[in-house]
Amino acid sequence: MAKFQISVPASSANIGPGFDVLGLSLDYSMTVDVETSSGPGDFVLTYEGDSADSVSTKPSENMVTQVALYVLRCNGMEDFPVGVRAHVKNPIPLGRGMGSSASAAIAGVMLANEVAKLGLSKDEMMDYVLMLERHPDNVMAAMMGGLVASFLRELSEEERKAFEPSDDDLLKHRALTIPPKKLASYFRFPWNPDMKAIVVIPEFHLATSKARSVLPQTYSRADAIFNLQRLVMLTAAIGQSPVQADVVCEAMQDKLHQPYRASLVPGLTEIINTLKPENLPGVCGSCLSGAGPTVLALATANFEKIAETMVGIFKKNGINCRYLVLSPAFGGASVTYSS
Ligand SMILES: Nc1ncnc2c1ncn2[C@@H]1O[C@H](COP(=O)(O)OP(=O)(O)O)[C@@H](O)[C@H]1O
Ligand SMILES: N[C@@H](CCOP(=O)(O)O)C(=O)O
Repeated sequence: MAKFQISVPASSANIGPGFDVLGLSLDYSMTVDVETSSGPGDFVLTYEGDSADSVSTKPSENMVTQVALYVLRCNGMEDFPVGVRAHVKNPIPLGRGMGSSASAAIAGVMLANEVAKLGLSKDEMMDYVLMLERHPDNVMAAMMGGLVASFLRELSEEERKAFEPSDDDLLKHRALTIPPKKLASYFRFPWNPDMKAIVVIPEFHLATSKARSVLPQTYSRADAIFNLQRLVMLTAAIGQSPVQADVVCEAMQDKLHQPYRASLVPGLTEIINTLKPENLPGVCGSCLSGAGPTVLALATANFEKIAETMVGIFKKNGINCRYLVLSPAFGGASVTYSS
């Protein structure tokens, strides 16, 4: 018999030039309150929060439990070893570019780790998470916390085969593919304590898979260098105090994903072109949050005025939205036992 809570923060990935590299965890978290029985029993899942009317609570259909069952299968178990009651409380908007699927995948791996007493470290759990989210930016930020850059190591031919099954194969068709080990490495960057993340969240959904499908397979050398230059500068400039807002703003520009996704997020380009330090005191810059449609602005003051400016531009494009002013979740994902 045990009682514990899993907490996993939302994330804003890419931060402009850091496509599939950079991610920021946000102090806006989903929680899973778990009670286990002393012996075998049913799995009872309940859910409250975003999209509650469409999220299935059948363990075989819910992403959190599907991921947990995948991890158990990889460790020789066909089902949860004891009875489980799990209540998910999820404010992270689904399909909006705030890492909801990243957080759900992490929650599922942590659930399996605790219920089956697998003893996996966060680094070891990341190997399982990366089987579901093949880009490390959002999941590494949500798991480890803060402003985080990460990469996947080169895979052998054998290891590449492990990545062949799709999410559906792994989650719905119960394919058994043990993840390669030590898949990713990460680094956490300093964060200016005055810096806040303003997220403006449109009402409409944009599936990450759809937003990735519009991207080109190849890029020009000029565009690659454009992003490389800015990514390095951005990761250094964000931690400076006082911050050089003009440097952060230029460093948040991107050529690899935002230009191709702009048509999917009406108002994005105007927001990015408007949110300049010379126009709006306190703002450092803005970008698409993850695969969108949420837009992220970084600022050290004047938060409400900046947010209202972004909301106004979306409204002008016929899009209703809400905003949050958040700080990074520096601790990342966590498990807390109450008994
Ligand atoms: N807490 C959750 N419980 C169940 N499924 C979830 C949860 N969070 C995300 N999902 C699944 O992930 C999908 C959204 O993933 P994705 O398109 O990558 O958008 P996001 O930018 O929110 O990560 C949802 O439609 C749902 O299928
Ligand atoms: N680098 C990815 C990040 C997706 O983040 P999400 O929160 O939208 O799932 C991408 O831009 O496709």
